[in-house]
Amino acid sequence: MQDYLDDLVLALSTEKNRGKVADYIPQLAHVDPNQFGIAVCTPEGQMYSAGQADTLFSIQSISKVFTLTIALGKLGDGIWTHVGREPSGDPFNSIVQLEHESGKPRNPFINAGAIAVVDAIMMGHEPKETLAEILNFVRFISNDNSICFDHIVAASEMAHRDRNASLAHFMKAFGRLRHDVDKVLGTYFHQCSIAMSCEQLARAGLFLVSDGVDKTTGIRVVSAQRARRINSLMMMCGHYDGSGEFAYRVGLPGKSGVGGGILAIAPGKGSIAVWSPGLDKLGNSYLGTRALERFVQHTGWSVFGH
Ligand SMILES: NC(=O)CC[C@H](N)C(=O)O
Repeated sequence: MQDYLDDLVLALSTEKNRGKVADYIPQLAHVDPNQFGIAVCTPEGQMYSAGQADTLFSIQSISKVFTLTIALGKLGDGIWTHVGREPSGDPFNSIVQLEHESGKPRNPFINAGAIAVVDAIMMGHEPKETLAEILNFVRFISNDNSICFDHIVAASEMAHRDRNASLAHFMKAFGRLRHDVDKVLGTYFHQCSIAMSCEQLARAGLFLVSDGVDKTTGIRVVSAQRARRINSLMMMCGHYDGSGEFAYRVGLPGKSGVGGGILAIAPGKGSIAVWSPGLDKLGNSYLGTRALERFVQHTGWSVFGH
């Protein structure tokens, strides 16, 4: 595995087409697009990595997997009154479906859905308390207390929040958000700003690899049924309107973020995190997707086999 990852990094290093770094969040526009990292963690916790696998980056929408997991823990199936579980076929920041569907977002991984999920988690608590809960959970599943928010990235998003604020106000107009819009958005932007490396992210995904159990500690994080359902949602909705393309190329539950990271889960086999900041037109890591495509071709780890 280690030799393969080293070869993969070498092969991709000559790739000219790397997509475009997200610049609608000014703080992310400064990131050097010529970076690439990959980490693979086996169910027993053996870590293989190559490239810039210990460089911290903004996990952005990958955090939506973690907040969904927290929301399911708090509300159980009640979360599905706040958000749906169908692919949207629309961009991550789209507003059009909201009007047709009375302000109920299609799924927890588009922006509107993640904003509804964080509103549901807040349950009358202040943003600070909710953020502590989110960070504690991420640290717990990563087994790493050094993980933090990047307050500069969060502030950058807050200052340029018009689009997400529109989504939030629109939902609020339908009576779908219970808390003050700016408090919900502040919480959401901090959740997205969490900085992690590929190695930390691959470690964080382990509970979804082994039916809800982190085998390295023996701790059950969620039930087997819940792990299966989260993986299903990642497969169907984790790449927005590029979810079909990702399933076609890679065939694994995956969640991308505009920071250029992707977390992919190979049930029973391992958790894989890749990072390359350049994005394709739909906002998913260009090189990251191609790296995962090669990886599953080599390992046969796709849920659909070779
Ligand atoms: N796709 C993403 O990663 C988007 C997350 C980003 N924080 C936003 O709200 O726009």
